[in-house]
Amino acid sequence: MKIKGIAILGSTGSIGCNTLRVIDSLGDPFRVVALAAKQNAAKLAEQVARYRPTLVSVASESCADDLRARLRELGAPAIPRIVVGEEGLIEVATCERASCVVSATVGAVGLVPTLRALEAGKRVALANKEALVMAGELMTRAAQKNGAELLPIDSEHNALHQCLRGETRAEVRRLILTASGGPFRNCNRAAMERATVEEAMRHPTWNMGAKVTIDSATLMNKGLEVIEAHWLFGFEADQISILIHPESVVHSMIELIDGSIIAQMGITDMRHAIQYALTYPQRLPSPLPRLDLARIGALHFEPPDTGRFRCLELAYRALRKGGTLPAVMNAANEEAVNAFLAGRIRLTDIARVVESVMDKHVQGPASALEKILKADAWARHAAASEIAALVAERGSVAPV
Ligand SMILES: NC(=O)C1=CN([C@@H]2O[C@H](COP(=O)(O)OP(=O)(O)OC[C@H]3O[C@@H](n4cnc5c(N)ncnc54)[C@H](OP(=O)(O)O)[C@@H]3O)[C@@H](O)[C@H]2O)C=CC1
Ligand SMILES: CC(=O)[C@@H](O)[C@H](O)COP(=O)(O)O
Ligand SMILES: [Mn+2]
Repeated sequence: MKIKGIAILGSTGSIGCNTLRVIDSLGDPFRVVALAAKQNAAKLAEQVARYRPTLVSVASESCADDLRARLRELGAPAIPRIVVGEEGLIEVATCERASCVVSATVGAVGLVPTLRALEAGKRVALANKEALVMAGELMTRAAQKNGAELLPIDSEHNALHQCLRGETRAEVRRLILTASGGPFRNCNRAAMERATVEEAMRHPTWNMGAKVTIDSATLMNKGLEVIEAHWLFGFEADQISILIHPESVVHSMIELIDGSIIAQMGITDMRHAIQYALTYPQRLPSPLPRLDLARIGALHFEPPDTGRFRCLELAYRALRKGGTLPAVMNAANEEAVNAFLAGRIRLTDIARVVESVMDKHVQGPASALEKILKADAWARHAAASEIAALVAERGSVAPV
């Protein structure tokens, strides 16, 4: 195999660290050539000392100074070129030595760098679903135009990609995304109103970063994933369904026109999906434990409760209406999740904030980047007002 240079956006996060573990186990010919993070200089310094990328990006000049100091402390033999801010992320995403970019920052900050990687014709292994939700049309167009590959890391989409490999588009009736149901699957509305950050962070099956874990608790994660599936695989909202599956063993399924269902199963470890995206179309051995169905014994499935989990309805609405509405939904959700994590609003306020911002939005086309970024900025401002109003109405915090 030819040497594959890998750039990782979000290397210090959950997906970023798992990507480095996959690269460790694959060995040659995978080389880490560029890394980007925000501010975790301690972890980034360890990664730089170990993998020796030639280019590194952090959020600010003070983080860059911190990183340099830590590298000197670690006795790193060479200090890489350190770039900063959004421009730094873009440099890493378009780094000439990288043929594959793992897009694993969290949230809208990943959009422009990921788009630039596609425009540069790279293979993009995509975890950052928010980018595709915001700008699916632009990203898929950029991939097509520049011969770039967009391979999903998100477990459901990675599963769908595997299921779809042997089928033609006309043979597939619908996509079925599985969802764990999150920590509040069996809780009533009152318990959800009272949910603490600690409870919401207790995901039943996956160990992930904070934002996606809270999205799983509200089921907004599944809503974002419905939109992600639309852009990745070209299915309309009516052809994408959600099925609650508490064990998260079946990562997703496709239903064919003859009624057959094809599922992809595996353990709940993202290294499988990451390895698939790095080595595709080849499959290589993995050191991970095997799925032991006999030990698991039974798998369960149930329909989602759209009454308690309002974010599902909001995401389908955003997908059907299209234009800038998905970007607005995403931005309002990011702001509301941050406010929940900061103890300012309740878990159940997240859907309220998102819906209220979506209702106020005057939608436009999402065919130009500036329009999407403008809608994103508008939605953050609108969400901040909604959050401030909730805080003023209730006093400082949230859960009662
Ligand atoms: N974790 C998982 O198993 C899964 C994650 N995903 C998706 O993957 C993405 C990443 O998730 P996850 O790894 O859990 O997130 P984490 O919160 O664990 O990591 C986020 C990463 O992004 C970096 N980052 C955050 N903000 C910026 C910024 N402004 N500039 C540069 N870098 C930034 C962080 O750097 P720093 O550490 O310095 O703050 C960190 O490296 C999300 O979109 C998520 O939805 C999808 C499926 C599964
Ligand atoms: C691992 C992964 O892909 C996450 O997006 C996961 O799907 C979250 O679990 P939920 O099914 O609870 O949303
Ligand atoms: Mn997922």
